[in-house]
Amino acid sequence: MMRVLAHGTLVVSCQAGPGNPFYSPEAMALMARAAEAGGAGAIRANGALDVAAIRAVTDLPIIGLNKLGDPAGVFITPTYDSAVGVAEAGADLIALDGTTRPRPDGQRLDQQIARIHEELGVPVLADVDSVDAGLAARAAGADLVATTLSGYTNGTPPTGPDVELVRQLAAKLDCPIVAEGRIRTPAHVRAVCDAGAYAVVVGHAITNPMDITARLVEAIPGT
Ligand SMILES: CC(=O)N[C@H](C=O)[C@@H](O)[C@H](O)[C@H](O)COP(=O)(O)O
Repeated sequence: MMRVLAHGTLVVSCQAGPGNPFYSPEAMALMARAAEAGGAGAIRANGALDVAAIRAVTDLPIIGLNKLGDPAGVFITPTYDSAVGVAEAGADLIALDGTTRPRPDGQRLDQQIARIHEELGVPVLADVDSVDAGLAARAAGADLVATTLSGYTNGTPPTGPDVELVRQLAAKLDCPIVAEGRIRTPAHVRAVCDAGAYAVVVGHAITNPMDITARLVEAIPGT
């Protein structure tokens, strides 16, 4: 079954890592069901186990990825091999690092994307950090480009989404632009849509209760 990411979709990123009480495929499947009940049009998920658990409970399109290695480096589906299990588990698209940084296996981005297309038969979403990386990723064969890594490849990320990067990518690229990263409020969603986003991914603001709690605790005077 071919599931396509539709224009105007809110994608909910259901991810939890070690140290998060929700770190389990079962918990991520519940998150995905809750997201779908709330109107999400697609799910983004990490790792073959989570993707399989989510695939079992929803027919929504799943953007699959596989975080491997050091988060300071190329770690979102860094190699072709890391994409295989995620695709086999039922992901409809593969998200991968689309920055211009060297990849851990020495392959070029275009080589990784071509293999995913040819051997796994799924489209590729390139997570980029800049306009130049977006242009290069599209030239390398990415089907969609997302702003996921803006703010995470040098220095401390700003608080809000990178609306300007969405705008510039939408103006320069002939493929769908996905807005992702630090989108927390309806105003953020509207801003990235107005800037030309094809779809919007929200993670922590929906699926990370620790982060939501901490932000509200910080608002209590004297803390
Ligand atoms: C930078 C990085 O590793 N981003 C990851 C990509 O899959 C996830 O940890 C984010 O939660 C996701 O991009 C959604 O963003 P936010 O949780 O800010 O809405």
